[in-house]
Amino acid sequence: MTTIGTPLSPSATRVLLLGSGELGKEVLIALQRLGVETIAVDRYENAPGQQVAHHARTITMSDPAALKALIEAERPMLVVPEIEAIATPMLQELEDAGVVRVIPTARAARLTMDREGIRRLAAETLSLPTSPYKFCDSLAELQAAIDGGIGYPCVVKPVMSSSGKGQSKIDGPADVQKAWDYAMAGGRVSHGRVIVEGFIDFDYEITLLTVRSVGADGQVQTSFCEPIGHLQVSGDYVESWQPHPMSTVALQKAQQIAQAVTADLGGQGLFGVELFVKGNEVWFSEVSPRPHDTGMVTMATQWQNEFELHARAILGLPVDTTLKSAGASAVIYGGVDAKGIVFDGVAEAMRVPGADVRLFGKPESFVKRRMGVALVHAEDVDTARSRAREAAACVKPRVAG
Ligand SMILES: Nc1ncnc2c1ncn2[C@@H]1O[C@H](COP(=O)(O)OP(=O)(O)OP(=O)(O)O)[C@@H](O)[C@H]1O
Ligand SMILES: NCC(=O)N[C@@H]1O[C@H](COP(=O)([O-])[O-])[C@@H](O)[C@H]1O
Ligand SMILES: [Mg+2]
Repeated sequence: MTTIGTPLSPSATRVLLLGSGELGKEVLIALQRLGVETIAVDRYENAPGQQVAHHARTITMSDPAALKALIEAERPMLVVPEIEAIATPMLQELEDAGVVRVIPTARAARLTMDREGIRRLAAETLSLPTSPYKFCDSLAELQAAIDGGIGYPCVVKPVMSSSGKGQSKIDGPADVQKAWDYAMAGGRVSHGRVIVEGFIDFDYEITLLTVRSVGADGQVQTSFCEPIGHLQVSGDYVESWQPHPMSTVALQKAQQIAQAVTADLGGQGLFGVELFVKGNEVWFSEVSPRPHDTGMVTMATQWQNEFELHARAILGLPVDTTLKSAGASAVIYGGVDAKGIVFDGVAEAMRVPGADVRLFGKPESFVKRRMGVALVHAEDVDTARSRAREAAACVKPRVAG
């Protein structure tokens, strides 16, 4: 049974988010609406989620001692990882000792922070179809892996990175050194190890949002959202839309893969299962045990968006994954390197039929930092996509003054 207390009182239901970017901000808003007391943690001050939570804390989340001290001081009912770069072995230790419950589980957070953990689980333990891959610790090993069977083209990624950081495609021998150097500069937390994957020439890629929530019988059940199609540039998402049409066979395979990987990771919450599709063939790519950036589109398309679904599922509340309307999202990048920037053109963006805009409130902009998103609902996905692009293009970030 789920009981929720009163925030800022001894009965409060307290939830701590590790990472408070744009995705965490929306989870925090969803939790606030349910009367949960929230603690937003990030590596820098005034992170988006810190601006809406009851409490804000700034620590180095990859530092096990700092993480332990914070969790022991706050004693939240739930710890909700929002990014990969966290000292997950410490989360495991605290969960094992019964100090906290980690969402969905400490093991899921640990396995997915490192591409090696989740890839070996999916391909070797669960026998799910994936691209061919090898892990390498040096340029020489990378070259040997490519020559030994991965071949060209292939994709190199630091084992710990996200949003395409440090990732590049290798088309031939001349690109190998460059890709290695780029991966070394772009990895988070631990440097020196990469995954090289054979390039999958897919027709399209989707995120299958998958929710593990508690049913009326008290058992964990799995539900799926409609597939989200998306477009990635340099490994980072620029556009997403829902629903993405799929053949019955491909959708069934996608759901089977998502079911298998989320059941193994366990716990309660929403997962973003990333899949490549060619005809009726489906490959598992990776999974986020938390809301997914491409899933921001659900703020325009679902009765309960992915953040509300996560908040409800982790609290043991029922969920509804049904679609409300077709829709699309398009990313608004910073375009400039500056602090305290301003955004022109928001009204123009909102005049595009069916459009809405979210500005995340990040204190510092970078040329390629995601600062906002345009959301559109429309009669069909094609219309929604072009309107979302149009709305996003109306918003013009610039240096203040
Ligand atoms: N083996 C591959 N074959 C073809 N395309 C790939 C392959 N691996 C990655 N990509 C492309 O690069 C994108 C980003 O890859 P991936 O999801 O592994 O990176 P990421 O840094 O974890 O991104 P995010 O954190 O945004 O999910 C994929 O969505 C896909 O478009
Ligand atoms: N693909 C993962 C992803 O989109 N994560 C989202 O980006 C934030 C970090 O943004 P930043 O790098 O601009 O600080 C994270 O906190 C999370 O909300
Ligand atoms: Mg990805």
